[in-house]
Amino acid sequence: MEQKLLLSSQLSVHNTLCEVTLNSAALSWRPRGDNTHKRAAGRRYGPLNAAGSQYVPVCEIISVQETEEDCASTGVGKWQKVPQTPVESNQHAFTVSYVERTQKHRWRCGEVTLHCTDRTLCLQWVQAIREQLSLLTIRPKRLLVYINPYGGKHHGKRIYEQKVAPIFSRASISTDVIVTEWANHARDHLKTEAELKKYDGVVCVGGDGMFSEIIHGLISRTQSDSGVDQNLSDETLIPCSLRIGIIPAGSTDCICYATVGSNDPVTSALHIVVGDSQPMDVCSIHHNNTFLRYSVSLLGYGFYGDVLTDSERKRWMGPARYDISGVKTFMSHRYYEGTITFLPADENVGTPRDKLPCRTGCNICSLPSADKQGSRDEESVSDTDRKGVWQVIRGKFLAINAACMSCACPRSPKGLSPSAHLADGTVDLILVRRCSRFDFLRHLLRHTNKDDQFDYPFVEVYRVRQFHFTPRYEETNSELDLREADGSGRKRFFSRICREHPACNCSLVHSSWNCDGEILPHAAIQVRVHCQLIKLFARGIEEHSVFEEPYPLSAI
Ligand SMILES: CCCCCCCCCCCCC/C=C/[C@@H](O)[C@H](CO)NC(=O)CCCCCCCCCCCCCCC
Ligand SMILES: Nc1ncnc2c1ncn2[C@@H]1O[C@H](COP(=O)(O)OP(=O)(O)OP(=O)(O)O)[C@@H](O)[C@H]1O
Ligand SMILES: [Ca+2]
Repeated sequence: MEQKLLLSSQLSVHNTLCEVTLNSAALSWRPRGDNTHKRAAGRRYGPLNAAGSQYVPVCEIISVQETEEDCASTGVGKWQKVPQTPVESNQHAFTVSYVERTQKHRWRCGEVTLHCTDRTLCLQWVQAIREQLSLLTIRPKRLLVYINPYGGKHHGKRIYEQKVAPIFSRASISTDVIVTEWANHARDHLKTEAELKKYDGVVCVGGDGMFSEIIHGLISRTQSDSGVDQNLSDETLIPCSLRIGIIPAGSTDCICYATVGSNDPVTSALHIVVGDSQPMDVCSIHHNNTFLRYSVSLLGYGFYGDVLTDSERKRWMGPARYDISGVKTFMSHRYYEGTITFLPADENVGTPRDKLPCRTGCNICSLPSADKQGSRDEESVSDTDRKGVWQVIRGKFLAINAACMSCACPRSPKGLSPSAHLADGTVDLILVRRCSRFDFLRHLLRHTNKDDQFDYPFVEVYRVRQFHFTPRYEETNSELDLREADGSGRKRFFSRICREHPACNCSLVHSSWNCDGEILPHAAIQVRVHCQLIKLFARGIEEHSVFEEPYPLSAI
């Protein structure tokens, strides 16, 4: 669709006189008299549009400022301030900062300076661009920022001050900053004290653990403000209205990596500035009728639970603690026995092995929620049909993992479940049955390359909406009797003895759940996915590579 022209002038860019135009979609410029549509002024600032002009989409402009002119462009060489006289040509300029894409989904702040013959024209341009920016009402103006000074390598405060605050201030975003003083400071502040009405979003500077604090605070606050009891496992939770931004400064940063495509603070800051919005699923975890925690990334029993338990004692090592504990846990090769019951998701949300990863504008996450939940005409189907059929799996497992999103991170760039979706209302349940150390190593190694980590007979993966887990040592007598009814009397006898004598180590060793980097206090849990309960300042991982056009050219 043709866009309405708002302003057009001859301005110079990088010492080349250009036709510069502004419409509601983009700012573009092309050297005057250049009909080849090939050459553009100075260095390439961005892609070329259909007319051969360089352009910056308005929605990717960060700010525009009148530039204090120097003599560089007049060929004097050294940078000197020139007194502002309206007569000399090209001594008035404005600089547009915009989003520039670089490698590996990283964004940078690019700049282009446009020189004008007089100040009135310069101010007219600045005002016209600012007017267009003011129409972008999805952009946040006021943010509440929490910084964990002890996350990752303890660089959170420095990262925020040096890399993020200058970008927010350039984009005229005002902030209230709280540097946390104790664990759960941010969670409790959000839950009870924060004046949320004042803000357009919350920013978390830290790792996955810090993000977890933020969502616990926000979700609990939203429920209590609406009179919803999160202890009831079948309550429908109220979605949070404030968006959350993550400035990565942790050890794993998987939530940032899986929603943006990199763990780079500047990139995350720019996604906040442009006002991106990415809905995200959240799992609630209950033990009987007591709420335990929420999870958005990995819920892992066995291997990842044991890695976390061991690594907590090594916090002083920083991010390396996970690798040391990973090797130790791998060597111990413990397996755990238990029962998983789950409610499979409908086929229209795909499968964990369909190789259809979640990307910006994902079709599966955009399905209307009725389609995602497979709810059919209420009167024509029985209750069991409508809710689906629960399945039961028992066994001995090295790992039971539930990934609500891909869990991509620098250690595993495609993640624990590469095709898991951010906002489809499901979780991928990965069961790694007891196998040899060598086989488990092969499975782990595939998390670091392109091969399919699920393509082993000892690995099963299901896309589910809810699941329950009961470790064998907590199963009731009647459950065990039922399950062993077809076994020999001898086996039944031994299983009873072992439950009463944990020291004998007969499949009765305990593990814990790693819930987004926190240990859960119970092993028997009930998990349910809440579709799109929260929103991030992100847009999912962009499909196109750096030099492809990010927008349909017809729109520019
Ligand atoms: C041979 C190399 C295999 C490498 C396999 C790497 C798979 C890594 C998958 C990582 C998935 C992370 C999911 C995110 C979880 C976060 O909510 C949570 C909080 O930040 N992080 C962790 O629990 C932190 C979890 C960190 C787990 C690290 C596990 C490292 C395993 C190393 C095994 C080495 C065996 C070597 C034998 C000689
Ligand atoms: N001021 C503080 N003092 C001590 N602990 C804090 C403070 N602020 C936050 N925390 C806690 O620190 C824990 C770890 O923080 P964070 O997630 O930022 O880093 P990480 O554990 O190194 O990274 P990751 O979670 O990505 O592995 C969180 O569980 C959080 O509750
Ligand atoms: Ca999901």
